[in-house]
Amino acid sequence: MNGRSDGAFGARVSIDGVQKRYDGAEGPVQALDDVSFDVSDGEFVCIVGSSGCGKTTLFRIIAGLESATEGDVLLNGTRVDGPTPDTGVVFQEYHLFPWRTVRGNVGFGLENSDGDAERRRRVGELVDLVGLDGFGDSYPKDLSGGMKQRVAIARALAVDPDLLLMDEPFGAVDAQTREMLQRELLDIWTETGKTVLFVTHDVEEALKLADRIVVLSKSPGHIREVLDVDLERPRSRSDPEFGAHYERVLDLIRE
Ligand SMILES: Nc1ncnc2c1ncn2[C@@H]1O[C@H](COP(=O)(O)OP(=O)(O)OP(=O)(O)O)[C@@H](O)[C@H]1O
Repeated sequence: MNGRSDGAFGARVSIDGVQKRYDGAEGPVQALDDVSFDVSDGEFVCIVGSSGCGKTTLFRIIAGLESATEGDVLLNGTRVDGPTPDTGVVFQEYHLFPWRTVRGNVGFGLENSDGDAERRRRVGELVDLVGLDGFGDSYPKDLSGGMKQRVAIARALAVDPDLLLMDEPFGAVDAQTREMLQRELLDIWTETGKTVLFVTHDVEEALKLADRIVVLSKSPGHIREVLDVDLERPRSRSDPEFGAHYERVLDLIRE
C-alpha cells in the first residue's frame, strides 16, 4: 500500500529530548521540557494532559509545523524538519476547503500525482472507508461536524501517510457522534495498519483508543508517565479494569 520495502504500513516515531521555549509577551515560556518517547510501527498512542501542558505544541512539532528549541523528532529514522507527506494531520477545526466538494477535499493531496482514473478510484475508496458514500458531491456547509471530520480523516489518509497525527479531532462534536467516530477510527486503524498519534484532554477517550498513553504534566510540559493499556477492545467505561486505569490516569494528571 505505501511501498515500504519492509512490508509495514505505519511509522516508527522517535521523540528525542524535545524542548520548546516561546518568547511570550511577559518573557520566555518553557512549553516543553525534555520530552522523549518512541512509538512503534502500527501502534496507537494517545497524548493526554491538562490544559496548557504542551499537547498542541508537541503535536505541531511532530507535524513539522513548528521547530523544537532543542531535540529531534524522527520518522522512520529521518529527522522531521517541516511538514511531510509521510504524516497525515487532522485538526479539531476540520480545515476543509469550503469551495470544494467532499471528493474535492479528499483528493486535494493527490492532484499532482496519480492519473485521473486512479485518483477517482482512490478518492472513492476513501469516501467509502470513512462512511460518506453518497455524499461525494456535497459541500462542507451541508455536512454535520462528524461528517466534516470524516472528510478531514479521509483527506489525511489520501496520500497514504505512515503516521496519522490527530489533535483533539473529536473535540467539536456531540458525545454520541464522538463515540461513533472513535469506533470508526479504530476500524480504520485496524484496516490500514497506520501508526496513530492522537492528542486529547479526554481520559476516557484515550483509554478507549490507545495501546499506550503518554501523560504530560505542565509547567513546564514534561512526561509524567507512559502507561500500557492492556485491555481488550472494544472497551467499556463500566469495566472495573477500565475504571482503575481511568482513576490512575486522572491521578497522574492531577499530581
Ligand atoms: N505561540 C506561543 N507563544 C507563547 N506561548 C505559547 C505559544 N503557544 C503556546 N504557548 C504556551 O505554551 C504552553 C503550552 O501550550 P499548548 O497550547 O501546547 O498546551 P495544550 O496542552 O495544547 O493546551 P490546551 O489543551 O488548552 O489546548 C502554554 O503555557 C501556552 O501558553
